Amino acid sequence: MTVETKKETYLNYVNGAWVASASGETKPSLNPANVNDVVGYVQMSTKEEVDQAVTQAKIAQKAWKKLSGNDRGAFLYKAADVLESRLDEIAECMTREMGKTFPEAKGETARGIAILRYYAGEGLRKVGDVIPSTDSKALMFTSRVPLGVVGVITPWNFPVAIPIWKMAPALVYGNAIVLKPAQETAVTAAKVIECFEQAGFPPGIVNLVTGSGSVIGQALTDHPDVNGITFTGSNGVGKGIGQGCLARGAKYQLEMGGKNPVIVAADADIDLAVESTIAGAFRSTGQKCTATSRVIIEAAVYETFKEKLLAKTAEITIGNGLEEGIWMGPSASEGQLNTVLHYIEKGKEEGATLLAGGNCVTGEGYDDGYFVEPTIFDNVTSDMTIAQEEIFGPVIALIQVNNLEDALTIANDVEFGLSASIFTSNIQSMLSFVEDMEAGLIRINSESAGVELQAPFGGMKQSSSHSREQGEAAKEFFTSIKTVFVK
Ligand SMILES: NC(=O)C1=CN([C@@H]2O[C@H](COP(=O)(O)OP(=O)(O)OC[C@H]3O[C@@H](n4cnc5c(N)ncnc54)[C@H](O)[C@@H]3O)[C@@H](O)[C@H]2O)C=CC1
Ligand SMILES: O=C(O)CCC(=O)C(=O)O
Repeated sequence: MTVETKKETYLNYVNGAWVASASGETKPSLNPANVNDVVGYVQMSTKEEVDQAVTQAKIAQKAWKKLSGNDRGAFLYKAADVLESRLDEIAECMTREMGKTFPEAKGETARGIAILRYYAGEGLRKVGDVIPSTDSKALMFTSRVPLGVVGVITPWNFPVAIPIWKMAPALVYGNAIVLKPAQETAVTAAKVIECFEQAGFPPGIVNLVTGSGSVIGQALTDHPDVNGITFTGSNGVGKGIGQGCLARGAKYQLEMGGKNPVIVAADADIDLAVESTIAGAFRSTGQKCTATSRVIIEAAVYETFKEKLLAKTAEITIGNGLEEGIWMGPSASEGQLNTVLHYIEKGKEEGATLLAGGNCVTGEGYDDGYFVEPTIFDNVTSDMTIAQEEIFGPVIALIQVNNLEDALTIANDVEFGLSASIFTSNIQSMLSFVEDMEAGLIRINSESAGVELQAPFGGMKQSSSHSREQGEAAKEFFTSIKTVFVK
């Protein structure tokens, strides 16, 4: 399908108006499936423009927090309706901007709509508890208040869902927000913000400032009037944001990398394990923090699993995600493609055996894009770089083990702890995995990726700041508790 997307310059949205940056500098946002396709131009804004957005947000938030949760939720319901009416257009923009296939982009946009509706309803749910006081004549209870102004710093891999799962709870609990999206997907982000504009949010409550992370993201991190930062992205940047926030006493929430394992037990349904490994590892071209990147297989089923995995991987169709029948799109950018190729070289250098893929896809329809083959390494040991570092591409490492105890030891032998799966039909193996796997998301007989909006999401170890997003857990970050004693 074709929806016309204008090659316009996407402005900042501050205090209810679309404004040009004083820098006058823009950068094209390019289609990673065909870099001759310019999706739009994005402004490289200045620190002063962050200051202006934060000032307006701070003023506007004073009235916003006085509205009832129900009234704030009504704006989110409207934003959901607008996004729904623009679903195909925004999904197409997402596919053009970062490469995931059109069906995946539509699914993500539908998820954004569902998240908005979920948090709209949150405006009517409880915000505190009554706690018995030791004083029989007193009433003691808790209530929650918004943080104030929240900086939302987001990556390019879920350009609709991640900004929405951060903005929707922030807004319904009474905060004003300034969004700084990844530059790679800032056009899609601007379209999401247009939906909030069309929903009629009061000026200053929802703001967008585009530009580089080191200028705009850093300015939000350092701003004394930004009371909290919610971030998803790389570990290096996340840690810097956390340190900046800590230094000035602001609240922060970091969702970062993963090195997610799948364990295949000898008693597993092998066809299911193969199908789920492929979906977890290669959907979105492996560019999910929950993507499968290590598959740890019991020796008894290693060869069978490997053969079936190779056969199914060979069926994957690669190409422009807007075309019918394409299963896997390109890497999202040249930098991302180079990172993937670097890790493939590293795998070969360190002695892993390349079983499938490993190359860029070239030829007509591919040469102007950042296409890489789904790649499978064999004979991987846990100390190799490809078994330790997040690749964020369609690359999996197969590791053979003698028993499930060894599998769990290897699964935990990384600095990350976001999501993890096991395929087994044995209840005791499932329970040991639930108990001993160091990960925030535990998946049994299901792929490692896959997040439900009503459930807490986040990682252990280096994968997060140990906070959780989504579902009711979002309330913990976007509000502060007040304990009230009345006598
Ligand atoms: N956990 C996840 O979901 C994601 C992980 N990544 C990982 O990060 C790697 C690099 O991807 P990038 O897009 O470069 O991620 P990144 O961490 O550089 O970017 C994420 C966001 O942070 C902003 N940012 C960059 N520098 C900043 C700074 N100094 N202060 C404040 N904000 C800043 C960026 O502009 C973007 O909006 C990927 O290869 C992947 O391994 C990337 C995207 C998402
Ligand atoms: O797996 C998902 O749906 C969410 C993954 C995610 O949050 C991420 O990749 O940043």
